[in-house]
Amino acid sequence: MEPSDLLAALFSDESAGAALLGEIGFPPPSTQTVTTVEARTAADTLPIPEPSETTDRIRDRAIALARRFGGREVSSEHLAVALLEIESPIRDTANSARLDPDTVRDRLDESIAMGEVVEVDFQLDVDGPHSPESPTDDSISLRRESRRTESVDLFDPAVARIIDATANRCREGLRVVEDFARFVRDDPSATQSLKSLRHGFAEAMNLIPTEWLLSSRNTGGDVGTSITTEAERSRSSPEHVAAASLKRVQESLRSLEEYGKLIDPRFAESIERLRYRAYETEQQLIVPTTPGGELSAAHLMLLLPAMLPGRDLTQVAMQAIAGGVDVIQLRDKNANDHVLLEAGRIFRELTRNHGIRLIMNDRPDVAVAIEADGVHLGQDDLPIKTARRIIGPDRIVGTSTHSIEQIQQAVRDGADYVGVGPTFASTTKHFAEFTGVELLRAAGEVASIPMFAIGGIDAGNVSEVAAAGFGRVAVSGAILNADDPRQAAMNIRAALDMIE
Ligand SMILES: Cc1ncc(COP(=O)(O)OP(=O)(O)O)c(N)n1
Ligand SMILES: Cc1nc(C(=O)O)sc1CCOP(=O)(O)O
Ligand SMILES: [Mg+2]
Repeated sequence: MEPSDLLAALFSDESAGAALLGEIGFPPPSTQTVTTVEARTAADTLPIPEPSETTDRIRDRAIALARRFGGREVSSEHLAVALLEIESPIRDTANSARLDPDTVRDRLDESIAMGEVVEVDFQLDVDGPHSPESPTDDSISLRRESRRTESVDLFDPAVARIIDATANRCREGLRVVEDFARFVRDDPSATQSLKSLRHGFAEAMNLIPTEWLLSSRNTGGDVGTSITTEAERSRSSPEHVAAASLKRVQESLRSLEEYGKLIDPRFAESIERLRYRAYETEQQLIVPTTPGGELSAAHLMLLLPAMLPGRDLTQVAMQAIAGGVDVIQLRDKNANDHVLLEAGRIFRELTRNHGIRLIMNDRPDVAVAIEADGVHLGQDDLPIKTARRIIGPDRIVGTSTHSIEQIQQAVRDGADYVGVGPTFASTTKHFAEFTGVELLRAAGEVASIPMFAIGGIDAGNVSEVAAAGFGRVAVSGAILNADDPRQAAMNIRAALDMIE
């Protein structure tokens, strides 16, 4: 038996491996070869050729791949990868078809990890002596039968639909987050954790009979496919996309865990473990543990009170985030500590889900309690060094400045950012004097840390701020009191985005 026979067998069997090769543009072998292999596998009378040294290597490599992905059975995809890796004429065909080997590998890896497994029978004996690369477990086999058919009819089809739809959601979400880790964060460690999470998920899904899931599939009749909320449609940044996807992954895992208990406790336990890993990944990726300096990517800070009669602040915050707000500061000079804590926890969850920062005004102790990313201190509040002792080295500290000297002092004191103002008359806080855009113009010369212009800034005057060289602003009334907070935020963001 030659590698070309294996390739022909993959195609003659209409296997998932062949489907993948076809999908990525790999040309099928000639009809004659395929027909011969079909005839051989169909008729017991025809002799099966002896495996060659190369097919042995391909077999061993396929087994090793199956092992790497945690499977106990070798699928046609494993064989397809092994063929592409080992057999040079096949590799050459791939090259001449301009197939980038990485793309091929990635797509095949993905398919294997997603558990799109179809077994085929190539009459290969994998129970014989193994090369050093091959696993020693003889139970790995190449076979045609579908797995676990025995339990297919035992469960409620509605549960199968839940598991099937939720698993797809989970897989898609994991892919989105993995792309974020890889291409946006450029973080090899997070990319690796996500890849391993994806493979772990595929392994857990192997415990569920595939044909049972497929037989229940009914996308056209699924009422959920046509329901999309406004929040689902709008995303403000790659972080937001990743955070929302990770949230969806966590929710999917929770649902799989609960419904999985109806099917197989081992499945539910595996999913539970993956759910905890997804939480760890979230901490690693979405809210880095060292937030200092992280405000450099932020442009629009929204100051929100803990409560405002007649206004749903969660809605305001969500709409504002959709419009481009990328930091929320909880600032409430009247709320008692219970109210601050409650609002802080809600804002924390919201900002974390959207991958943006949360700053607590005035109160380092509350900043720690609500797990905020940092604290904002005015000239009359606790000194920066004292606050750092409370919040630790990894949180952000910002401070208010009203002159060039104060900006320079803030930099010396180790502030991570400064607020510079008051720029214009404010409806939120009363000022007798304003530093205006003059201070903004001068500030650009003296500070290298992020600076947020503040005080009475709205869509009408933000261009003056931008013209003074400021690409960052902190705003309250213009967004909080707007009929359409999203639009208000977008209008301000549009002017800021002209800078940098
Ligand atoms: C970004 C930003 N800049 C300035 C302030 C004002 O802080 P402070 O002077 O302490 O006044 P209060 O906000 O506490 O009234 C801020 N909060 N944020
Ligand atoms: C709280 C605060 N501090 C300022 C300062 O200049 O230090 S200006 C200000 C009010 C910001 O709200 P609005 O955008 O509604 O004017
Ligand atoms: Mg203050």
